[in-house]
Amino acid sequence: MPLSSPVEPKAAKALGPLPAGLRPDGAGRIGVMLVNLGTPDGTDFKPMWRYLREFLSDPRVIELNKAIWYPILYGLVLTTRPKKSGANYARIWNRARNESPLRTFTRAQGEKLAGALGDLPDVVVDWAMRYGNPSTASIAQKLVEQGCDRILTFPLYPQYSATTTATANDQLFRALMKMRRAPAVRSVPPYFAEPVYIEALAHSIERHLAGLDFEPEVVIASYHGIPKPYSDKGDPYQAHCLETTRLLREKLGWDEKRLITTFQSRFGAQEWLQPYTDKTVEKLAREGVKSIAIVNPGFSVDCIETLDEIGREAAETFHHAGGGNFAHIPCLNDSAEGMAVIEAMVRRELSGWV
Ligand SMILES: C=CC1=C(C)c2cc3[nH]c(cc4nc(cc5[nH]c(cc1n2)c(C)c5CCC(=O)O)C(CCC(=O)O)=C4C)c(C)c3C=C
Ligand SMILES: [Fe+2]
Ligand SMILES: [Fe+2]
Repeated sequence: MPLSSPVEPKAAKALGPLPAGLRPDGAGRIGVMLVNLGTPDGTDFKPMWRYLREFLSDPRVIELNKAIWYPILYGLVLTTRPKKSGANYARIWNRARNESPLRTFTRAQGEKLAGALGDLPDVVVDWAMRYGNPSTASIAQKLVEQGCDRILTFPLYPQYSATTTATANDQLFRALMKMRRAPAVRSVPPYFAEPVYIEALAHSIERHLAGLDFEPEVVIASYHGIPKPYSDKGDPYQAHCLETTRLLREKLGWDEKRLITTFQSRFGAQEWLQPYTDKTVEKLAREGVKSIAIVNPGFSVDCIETLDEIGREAAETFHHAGGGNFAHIPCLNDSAEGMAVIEAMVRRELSGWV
């Protein structure tokens, strides 16, 4: 007797149509879930506190021992940062929808993807956050209630990091732990070197530069940083970022002086990946570079870190250090180029399911 004996087609036929509860995988619907980092529900102290607490209590994000980290988190970070960060969020807040741009753009991506996948009637598209709302658990539950026995989750990070991609996947499985009948899960892999992504970035950069009344001497590809020890211990994030920039350079036909890589958004006292964006911007201005542009290839949508930290803070740093023209190139967001990337990745990862 062979180890695995496939069900004879004839025998299966003799059983007749299976009752709903016994249908094998492939009989139900498929949920596609776009997952982004998360964002506060408001800019006041309380919603900021809630968001930062959830985010900064994640052991994938802060690897310190809880006995050391929690007194710092509750005694220092959560008493000061909600107010300071809330003021920054207030500057970029989408007042029409009363939400942050990250949520507005992620929703738009979800809605456009649903439209683009209209030819796949069994596919249901939704979007969720790792921290805050709509929560990963609530959307996973919603998809299951809509008849999905399979979920394709898409952590919207081109470059893998345990601090982002892995924790987004953890959170989905955490939600499934509470379900007696959990769906099958696939996760879209990092896409830092996918031609469709590199082409989208290159086109977007070329289009935005063509609309400027100056030509930047240097373009900075600025990625969110991670603490250097995480990288030293094996997080491949830095290598993924450097590869994205290299491929982008190749696509644009630029040299290593025209397109450089930096890392932004440092948090806490330890060393993060270098070179730092703010220090580089200052140095370039002091060295006499008069015009720069910054692009954020690692962010799938514009958010506090791109709109405020780059669009406002880095611009100020450049000007104060003697620089002149400054441009911030928007993220791919829900642009046609950005949606082409998301749709291509999703269609590829759905193969065999549709
Ligand atoms: C140790 C702290 C942090 C790590 C590690 C980290 C990694 C990381 N983050 C992103 C993407 C985003 N981060 C955003 C905001 C943000 N990040 C941190 C801290 C760490 N991030 C904080 C405290 C905050 C909140 C804002 C603030 O108080 O400064 C956002 C924007 C969210 C929004 O609502 O707009 C994004 C996106 C990546 C890609 C990454 C590692 C690769
Ligand atoms: Fe971050
Ligand atoms: Fe920041």
